[in-house]
Amino acid sequence: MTTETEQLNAIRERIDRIDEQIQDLVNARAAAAGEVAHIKQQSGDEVVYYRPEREAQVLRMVKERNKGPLDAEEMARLFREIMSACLALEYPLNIAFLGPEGTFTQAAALKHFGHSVTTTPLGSISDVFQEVEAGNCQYGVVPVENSTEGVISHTLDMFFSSPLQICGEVTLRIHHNLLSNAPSLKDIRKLYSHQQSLAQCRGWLDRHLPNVERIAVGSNAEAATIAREDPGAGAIASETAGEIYNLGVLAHNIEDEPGNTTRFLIIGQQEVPPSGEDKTSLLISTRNEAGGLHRLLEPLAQHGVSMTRIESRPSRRGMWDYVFFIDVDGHKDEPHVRQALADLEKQAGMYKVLGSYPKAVL
Ligand SMILES: O=C(O)C(=O)C[C@]1(C(=O)O)C=C[C@@H](O)C=C1
Repeated sequence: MTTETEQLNAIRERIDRIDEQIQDLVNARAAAAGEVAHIKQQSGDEVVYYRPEREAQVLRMVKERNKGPLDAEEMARLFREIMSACLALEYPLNIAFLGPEGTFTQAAALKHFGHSVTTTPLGSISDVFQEVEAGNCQYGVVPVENSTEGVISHTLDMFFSSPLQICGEVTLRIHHNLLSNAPSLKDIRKLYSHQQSLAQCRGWLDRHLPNVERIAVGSNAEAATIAREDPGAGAIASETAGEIYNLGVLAHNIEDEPGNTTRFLIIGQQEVPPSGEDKTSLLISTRNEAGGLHRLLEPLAQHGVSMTRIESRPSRRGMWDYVFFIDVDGHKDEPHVRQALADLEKQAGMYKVLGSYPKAVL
């Protein structure tokens, strides 16, 4: 009869042999990515190493063929990291994000690109656009909408004047935590956070900290910095921010909506070819007349293109002049989308394609 130790040793030896094979295969994959890089360099044009459409296809294939016991999402996350390491070998990417360190935007950047990129924190959404436009960072990550609080209008407004393209999207479940070095909730005198996070936790705060002053600051990480200096202060931020800024967690998951999700955009200089499952974002305006918006959107229905989102913003040109941010299903190079957009452009006052990009996979 074998003892438990002998059984464990046998399985662990099997695991060692499997690991060796995985390691050889991952290195073979990295070498293949190196060959791809070599061919890209020979093409003569400006070399684009990061290929969002190919990455989306690779991750979708991983999910489709997955047989378990690991679930498809988990397997895709592992491949996300393998591909991230392969790309870093070809060319190390530098990603600008709305900082400081420890914001949800940084978590979104790492979820999208994997952990083998360098992330550069910047002070504002416009700084992120500027660094990418200047070429100091190849891509940028900015928040664009939250399921409870709606759009982040500053990001949308940047697209009026920026030449950058949307190259991708990533969504992140947002969990808020009450961080502080105070011994308990009743010792908190002031509470700091980004205005969106304060809004997303309003119900919980009304119940648990009704008399504590709420102070909006530039980011959750900035709030954590303040709370680190002042034990009478609390901050609403992520658990990661708690670790980075050395703060205790007095309450977990205090967001009012359990499904609280934020969507982020990846911005860059490149146009992304079709991946098979894409979205197109547009900025358009109607001529200022009755039924204008209805007429403007008619070509979408005529060509069977579904609109998945519409957001209106004042154009700042006149009292009643609005522009619309629209997302449609499909890539601008697919024939039915191309025809719909050509007809729409004829009706529109302002018309700008912000980018066609793969739908979020992870
Ligand atoms: O297929 C490519 O173009 C590659 O560079 C390879 C690879 C990969 O590791 O699979 C790496 C980086 C790109 O963003 C896409 C895919």
